[in-house]
Amino acid sequence: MSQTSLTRFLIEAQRAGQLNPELRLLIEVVARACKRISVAVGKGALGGVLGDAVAGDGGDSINVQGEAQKKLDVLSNEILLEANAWGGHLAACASEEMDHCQPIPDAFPRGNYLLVFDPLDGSSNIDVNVSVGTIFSVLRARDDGPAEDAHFLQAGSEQVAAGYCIYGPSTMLVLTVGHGTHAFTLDREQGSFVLTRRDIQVPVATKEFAINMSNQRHWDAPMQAYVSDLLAGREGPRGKDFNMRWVASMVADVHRILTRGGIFIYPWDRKDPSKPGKLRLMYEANPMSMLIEQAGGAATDGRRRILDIEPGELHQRVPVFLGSREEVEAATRYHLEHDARG
Ligand SMILES: O=P(O)(O)OC[C@H]1O[C@](O)(COP(=O)(O)O)[C@@H](O)[C@@H]1O
Ligand SMILES: [Mg+2]
Ligand SMILES: [Mg+2]
Repeated sequence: MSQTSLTRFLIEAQRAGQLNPELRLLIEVVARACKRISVAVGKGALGGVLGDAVAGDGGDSINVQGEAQKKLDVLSNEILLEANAWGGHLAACASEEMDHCQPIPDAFPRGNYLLVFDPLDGSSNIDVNVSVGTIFSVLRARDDGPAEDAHFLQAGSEQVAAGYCIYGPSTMLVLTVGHGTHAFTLDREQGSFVLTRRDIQVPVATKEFAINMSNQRHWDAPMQAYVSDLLAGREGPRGKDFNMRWVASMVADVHRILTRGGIFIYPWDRKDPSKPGKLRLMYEANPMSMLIEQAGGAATDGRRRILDIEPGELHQRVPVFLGSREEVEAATRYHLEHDARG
């Protein structure tokens, strides 16, 4: 049996009425940009891409989140912007690394979609040679004038495609256009993504959770109760022993969950009570939630479905609980029952 390339997969999906030619070509552009990022990540110290980015004044380069940018954050952002400017399928791009969206310049052809991305997820892992990735989400553009930030403020359920590319021991693109979640592995010799897992299904139940435990003292009561019951193991109310993993690259943690199940949690915490969470709704939580739901899993903010949240701003943050359906439902129940008790 011959291999199914990403191109062939997308053409077949188009023939099946799952996406139109413009969206197909847009995904191909994003996949090509990810290949370029994969090459840059793979060069590591040899490519001069490790370390912090430097601002024009010689100081630290800081993004809109107030976080220091790595050289690879900036480079990956530029690669995605440049590839898509020429693509002709977008009205605008928005990114973790840019304060506001960037409409496609007048000199370039304008398309009917909006692309929002986290160009390099897991930045703290770049310099230690641990898996990082790119996360992206595609929304429909509006046709009432030039694209602006407000046009991106659509609930995650409006996404027409979502995916990530993980730069690990192998480079993999994981994609949904709303008809299942599928994984493609980069054949480095051929330079093409090859379908290696069709219709991924996240196991319904799990014995593995992913959380940054160092934040425990800052969590609220339902989180404390939920995790303490996990840690109580077989003798506790959950009646089973749980294992824990935390890569600190959302792409890597979600990839593991898509592969063998689990629950990924980044809850609200008291470290900075003004922030509703650490992760960003538009380019981390929404695309990952669509991928997980399309694979039979669930994703909530502890109380409601993430994909139903109406965003109020481009860089909005949100608590995230996603993965194996029964475990996400259990974690959500702890929060809802706590609220009901008052
Ligand atoms: O360092 P912490 O607090 O454990 O946070 C890790 C989380 O932060 C993130 O790195 C945020 O992503 P960025 O690298 O794109 O800012 C997630 O990938 C990851 O899950
Ligand atoms: Mg990120
Ligand atoms: Mg990032």
